Amino acid sequence: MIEALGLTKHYGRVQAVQDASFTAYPGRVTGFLGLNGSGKTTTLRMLLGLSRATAGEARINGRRFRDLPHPAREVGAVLEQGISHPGQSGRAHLTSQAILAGVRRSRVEELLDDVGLAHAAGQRSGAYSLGMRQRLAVATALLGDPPTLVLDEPANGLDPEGVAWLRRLLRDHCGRGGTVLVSSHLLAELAQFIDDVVIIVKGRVTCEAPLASLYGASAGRLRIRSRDQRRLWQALQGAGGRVTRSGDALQVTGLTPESAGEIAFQARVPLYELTVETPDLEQIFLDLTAA
Ligand SMILES: Nc1ncnc2c1ncn2[C@@H]1O[C@H](COP(=O)(O)OP(=O)(O)OP(=O)(O)O)[C@@H](O)[C@H]1O
Repeated sequence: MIEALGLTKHYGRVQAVQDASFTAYPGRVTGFLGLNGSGKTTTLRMLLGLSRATAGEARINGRRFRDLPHPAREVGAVLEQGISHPGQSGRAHLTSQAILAGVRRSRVEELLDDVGLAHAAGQRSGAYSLGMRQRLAVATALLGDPPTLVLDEPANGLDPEGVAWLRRLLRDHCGRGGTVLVSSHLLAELAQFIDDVVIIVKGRVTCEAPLASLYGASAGRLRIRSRDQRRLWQALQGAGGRVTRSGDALQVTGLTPESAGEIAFQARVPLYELTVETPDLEQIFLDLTAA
């Protein structure tokens, strides 16, 4: 579990973070979202004890970072690329980090496999692509098998396969009861794998909620076109659907696509289109950050 309790950071006159409070819970992936310069990295650095808070406090698994007896076994972090010496191979980097963290050496080979870097383990990390450096950073974070992970923009530089890999890795981690806090400036990038959202705007946390609650009225809305819209409207409404018109289509909430299809079939109305509308995540995010 990660708790930010009134975290505040001022750099001279710059109020980078102002009284930020939120919680990232075990078994859930929490997205920490904000536009560029909103204070995400500053907050994550305070959570990890890398930057002293002007006011407030951060707790990892109930303790301040500096009070954790074995930090590498409690929390793993991906904060920036270029954590390894460019002349060092991925394997050498992980091995030295394993020694520092007091982690068994065999863990290095396991992790190289897990993050898909086994084939490049002996190459200089300076020659790695951005995506490979991200994978090495994730492997470093996982060295101590910590229950809590903090990742700053980890999808940066990953190709679609890399993003899918990261999504699986983080979901699996949460499936085993771990806590994940992952930052991004793009809601759409995280939407497929986060459970909760914390939004930061100009250094202030403005929203802390389950992702699904942000979708609001557009969640699960159906768009339907058919040969006889009037008849279908009556049938859908009769079955408990809430129906409105949108251009030449009907918009329906309160029914699943399966039941709407069955209702159309029973009413003998041929369907031309039946789609589940997906919410415009970037628009929702921009509305929330503008609010
Ligand atoms: N060391 C520093 N000295 C002075 N100002 C800083 C320092 N670090 C960050 N800031 C300022 O604090 C604010 C928040 O920066 P921060 O890097 O935390 O934002 P961010 O949300 O992580 O942005 P990005 O998505 O661009 O990485 C910005 O106005 C930034 O210029």
